[in-house]
Amino acid sequence: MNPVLAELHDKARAVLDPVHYDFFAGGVGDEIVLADNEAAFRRHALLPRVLRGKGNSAEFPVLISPTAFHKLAHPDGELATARAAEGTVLVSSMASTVPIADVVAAATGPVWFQLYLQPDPRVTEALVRRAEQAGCEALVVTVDSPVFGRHRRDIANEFHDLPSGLAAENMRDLAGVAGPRDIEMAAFSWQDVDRLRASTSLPVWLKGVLHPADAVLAVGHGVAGIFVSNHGGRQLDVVPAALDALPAVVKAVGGRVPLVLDGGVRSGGDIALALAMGASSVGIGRPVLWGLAADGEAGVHRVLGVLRDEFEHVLAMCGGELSHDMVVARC
Ligand SMILES: Cc1cc2nc3c(=O)[nH]c(=O)nc-3n(C[C@H](O)[C@H](O)[C@H](O)COP(=O)(O)O)c2cc1C
Ligand SMILES: CC(C)CC(=O)C(=O)O
Repeated sequence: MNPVLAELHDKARAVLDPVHYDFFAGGVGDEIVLADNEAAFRRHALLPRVLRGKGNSAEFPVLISPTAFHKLAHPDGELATARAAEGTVLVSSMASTVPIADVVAAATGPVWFQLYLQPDPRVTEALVRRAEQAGCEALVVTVDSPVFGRHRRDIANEFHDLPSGLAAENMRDLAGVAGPRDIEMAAFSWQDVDRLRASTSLPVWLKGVLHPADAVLAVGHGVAGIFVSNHGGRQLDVVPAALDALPAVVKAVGGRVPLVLDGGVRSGGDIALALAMGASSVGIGRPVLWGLAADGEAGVHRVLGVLRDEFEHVLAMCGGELSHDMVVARC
């Protein structure tokens, strides 16, 4: 691992309350998927093409994936993350500890709002209005969470509530409850996606799709794009690594909408592999949390800087182009 990312992770582990470290680091069940998300990148290799000049210089194809409760990591919370993002799309969690309007105000680049549809449609509606009024540029509906994942570390640590003074700020004052309300997980259907799309002019993405048939349905229901994601190994511990789920989704979608690969991305090489396998960009979760815990805004900034620098270096080594024929199994 890049020594800067390793240093930030070590520092985060050292400064965080161990219960909060476990919340950030942990996964569901035996944490098989958590480990496999990273291991999957090690099972693939890139065959660079040569003598192609410098090729294209790509944009930095990285988004900050939504993660909850940034004030558990650093007192500045999501404000620090937003300031550090600098043009990188920040997908702000519905479970942020700073209200979405303040996140957008602190950001220098685009902010998208991650949404868990709520059983009371008035709550969902109010959250969508809140995101629109704040100036968010897209909605990302997380669809891999009909129920909460069972995180053994949190259960063992009896971590159920935020410390006093912290709250999911977007959940206040919704549909007649002064709040903050609890975020509820519930099962929804494609009709709910249609209803959401009809209720807003914002582009609607889905996050947490693994089955190619669902990706095809998502395209049919007019989504703007899809996060191929297993929620960083936090929902179901029998699913494939996100990278292993990607090729079938790429094939099924056939370029009709952009695909974000999220889960286990830790280096510029990982970014390049995901792109070569057909992702339009990648999302990163935990590395941002480690940077934030270690050094607030500056720490997140360093994480993004390292990934950007490594990605550009790998791309230069590959003649500026990444395509599917360049990916082979690492025997
Ligand atoms: C501590 C933590 C909190 C998360 N909170 C959310 C969330 O509120 N909404 C959501 O859609 N995904 C959430 N995720 C999942 C991330 O968006 C993302 O899918 C995952 O972290 C990517 O994997 P990575 O951490 O290996 O990069 C969370 C992940 C972590 C680690
Ligand atoms: C508030 C939670 C539901 C956040 C989440 O999605 C997670 O911890 O993985």
